Amino acid sequence: MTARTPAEALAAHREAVEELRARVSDLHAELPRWNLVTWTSGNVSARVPGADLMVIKPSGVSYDDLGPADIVVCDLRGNVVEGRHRPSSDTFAHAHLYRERPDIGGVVHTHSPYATAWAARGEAIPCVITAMADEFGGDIPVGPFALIGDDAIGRGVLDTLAGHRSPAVLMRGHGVFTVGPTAASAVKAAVMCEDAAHTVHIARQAGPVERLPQEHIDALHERYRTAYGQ
Ligand SMILES: O=C(CO)[C@@H](O)[C@H](O)COP(=O)(O)O
Repeated sequence: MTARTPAEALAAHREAVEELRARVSDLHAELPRWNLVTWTSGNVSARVPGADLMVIKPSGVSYDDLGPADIVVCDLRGNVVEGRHRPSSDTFAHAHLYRERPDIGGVVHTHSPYATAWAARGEAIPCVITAMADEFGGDIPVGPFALIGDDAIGRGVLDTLAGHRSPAVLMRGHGVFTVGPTAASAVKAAVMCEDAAHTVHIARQAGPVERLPQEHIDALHERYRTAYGQ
């Protein structure tokens, strides 16, 4: 059987792509709602399951104006397959993550202020509260500085994630990248990352903070993964 072209893959997955466009469009509204972005910064993408395709925010379009039809379909090399706008500047970073990690179904990038302040300092957020152990399973690590425009950011995120349980990376001098099995889970990680960055920042204003013991981090993370919620 010959491999499908991206256009053939899109035709074969049309219904799923339109559903994902609507979902990713809705998820973009969560970024300003949680104060994770300013103006047009940040972006969300989702993998199209079963196809070498993803859907992603168009570059530089106001969050107020974003609708499902604005979301761009790309292949996993970052080439546009369908869309009426140019895709996000971070398309190659997102595409790299989907290409290299089949378990990733969603990617989010923000410049959320507290987390980005840690990224500006190049400092990992230490795991000093239970909410961090739950969601991140440890510290939120710092990745290398990388220029925008090719897959350097994706490589930096991937290398950093490899040594941690955290779904979030603070890219040095830039901002937050989060991943998850779905775009919604990556958005949640971005929200929780900013919350942790804010809380630990406040705590440090009053004095030193102490990392939770590793066995407690492990136990909290395991409970959250396996027993939390409904
Ligand atoms: O980090 C950057 C630029 O520094 C970008 O991620 C912008 O935050 C959003 O770009 P578009 O997705 O609108 O192209």
